[in-house]
Order: sequence, then structure tokens, then C-alpha cells
Amino acid sequence: MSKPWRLFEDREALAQALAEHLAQRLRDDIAGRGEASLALSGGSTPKPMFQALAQQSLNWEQVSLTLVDERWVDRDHPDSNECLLRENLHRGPAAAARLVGLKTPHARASEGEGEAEARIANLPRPFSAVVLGMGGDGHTASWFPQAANLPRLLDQNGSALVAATEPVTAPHARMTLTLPAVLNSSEIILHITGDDKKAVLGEAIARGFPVAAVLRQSSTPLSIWWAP
Ligand SMILES: O=C1O[C@H](COP(=O)(O)O)[C@@H](O)[C@H](O)[C@H]1O
Repeated sequence: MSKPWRLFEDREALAQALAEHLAQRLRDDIAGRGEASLALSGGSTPKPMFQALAQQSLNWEQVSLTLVDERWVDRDHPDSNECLLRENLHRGPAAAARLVGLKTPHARASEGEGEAEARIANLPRPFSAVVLGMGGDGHTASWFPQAANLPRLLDQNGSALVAATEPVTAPHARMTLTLPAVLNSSEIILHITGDDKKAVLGEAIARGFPVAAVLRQSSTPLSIWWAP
């Protein structure tokens, strides 16, 4: 159950190393199966990594990018994960990648589930990699503690790739990949920074935080990439 850690001196070094690692993963999949796909998290942590990944030289037109989760706001809203990805990764040569968001035109996230499911079902899978973040409350993706449908999101035998959810502890309704969708990847990277998150992760299994769902499983390789 113990997972390997990659420790870095600072966040810049972490961002650069992770971008190079992901780019190589994409190149390998492009060479091996002619296409590659990444599911990426939003929030505040990944911005420098997105900027470093955008600088990587690869055949971006053979790459599909999607989000692990999305806040139910307009695509140009400052809280939109897709907006973060478009502004920091999907630019320059990397703009040739196919960007598949989770936000649909529906007023409610629950109404957009069918369309978002079809979008993810059409992506090359298994994903080349899934990059997860983690909040200070132990959520990852949009699997929030106390969310009414958390058991459904974490049902390893469920058939849904995505689901809408209403966090109790954070703003905005969400659309999120489910646990089975996240596990359908060549690898999972948990990308976190700061001593506070390191401590939260250390307690995750004992305290039953949602992130424990990916720490407990052994079907998909997972590594933890951290800097102070
Ligand atoms: O709300 C979210 O939070 C997590 C963690 O974000 P961070 O700001 O603490 O880095 C993120 O992984 C997720 O994609 C996002 O929607």
C-alpha cells in the first residue's frame, strides 16, 4: 500500500521534472499507439507545471487533454479549471492538442452528466497519465468529504466515468471523473506542495479522507510528487 515519493527542493524543480516526465509518457504513447491522453487537475498547484509542459517538444496534435474535475462555472470564469488549462498549457504549439472539457452548456452539473460522459468515453484510454491534486481537507478530483454521492464517486465497480457532485466544504457544483475512470490510466501522479498537504496525506488512510481511495488501490501505479 505504500506509494513511492518523488521529493524536490522547490516547486519550480518539481514543475519542470513533472512536465518532462509527462511529455516522455506522451511521446511513448504516441510512438506505441499513435495517440496519447492526459487527465489533469485544476486548482492552484498545477499552474507552473502546465507552463513547463507547454514548452515541451512533442506531436501535440496526437494528444488529447481533459480535466480530472471541473467547477460548474463559465469556461472563462477565474475558478474554471478549463480556463487555467487553456491559459497556461493549451497555447503555442500545445494548442494543437485536442482539449476536451467537462463543462457543458447545461445550467446544472447533474444535467450535463450524459454529455460529459460521452466526451470522456471518446478519449483515448487508458489515459497516458492522470495527474491528481489534493486539498487540505483530503479531497482529490472533486471527491469531497461529506458529499452526499461520495460512495457513488468512489465505487470501484461503478460503470460511470463521470458524475456531478455538490461539495459541502467548497464552492461550486462539480463534474468529476469517478474512481474507475481515474484508475483507467497507465499511471497516476499525485502532485502536491507544502508541509501541510504532506501531513494531510500522511493521515489520509487513518482518517478515511477521499484521497485514500487511490492510495489503497494497487491496480494502477501511483507516485507522489512533492515540494515544500
Ligand atoms: O478544487 C480543486 O481542488 C484540488 C486541489 O487544489 P489546490 O488549489 O489545493 O491545488 C484540485 O486538485 C482540483 O482539481 C480542484 O478542482
